[in-house]
Amino acid sequence: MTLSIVDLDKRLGGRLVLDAAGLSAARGEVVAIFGDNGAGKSTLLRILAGVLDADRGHATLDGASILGPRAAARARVGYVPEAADAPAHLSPRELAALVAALKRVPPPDEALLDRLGLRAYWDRPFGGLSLGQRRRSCLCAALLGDVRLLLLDEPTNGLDAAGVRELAGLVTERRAAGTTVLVATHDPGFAEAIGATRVRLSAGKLKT
Ligand SMILES: Nc1ncnc2c1ncn2[C@@H]1O[C@H](COP(=O)(O)OP(=O)(O)OP(=O)(O)O)[C@@H](O)[C@H]1O
Repeated sequence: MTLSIVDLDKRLGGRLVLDAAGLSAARGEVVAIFGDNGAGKSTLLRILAGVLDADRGHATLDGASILGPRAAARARVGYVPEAADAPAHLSPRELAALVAALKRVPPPDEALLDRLGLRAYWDRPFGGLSLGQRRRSCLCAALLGDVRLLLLDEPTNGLDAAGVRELAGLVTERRAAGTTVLVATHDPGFAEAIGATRVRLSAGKLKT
């Protein structure tokens, strides 16, 4: 298995949001995580992205840990948060440059900019962009480098119909190239479009 999540616990606001949560996913597998509002889907993705610490447990990608900001495989993980936010004064170009520098990889190529339709607002500050424009910009940054695990939190929120189709196409391409994708979503149609395995987060556990 490429991705292995074992016994993750996370307590927030006095509640055990993740309770020995576990999941395995193969190279090129797409997993859609369903669950009620507040079930802990975003919490799980934030932990896997290294922006929130788990209380217990571990997660590895090809055997290397991804937990914590200095984890061995951190540069192999791409993450688009639910709010698709970035500091308001940064432009999509600057966000991409920052992520590229952190990951020590080249900035996005022209083909990716065209693919995601970013040129019209590439140099405008994030603070003045729509949710869909921010989401496309964050997706660009998340795809930089040799990403083996892509984490997408409610990725169809704020996207127009063409954007949803493009995203489905992009996920399908990435999975064919061997990237494992975890998607937190409330959208069964999108999960079907990307050929996802469905799991449900409930009472802190991931169930198939
Ligand atoms: N910083 C925090 N402090 C306290 N509780 C928090 C914090 N962040 C999240 N929570 C709580 O943790 C639980 C899980 O939240 P999370 O955002 O992970 O759920 P979700 O499944 O992504 O929900 P949704 O479908 O509404 O996006 C919720 O009960 C939420 O109120």
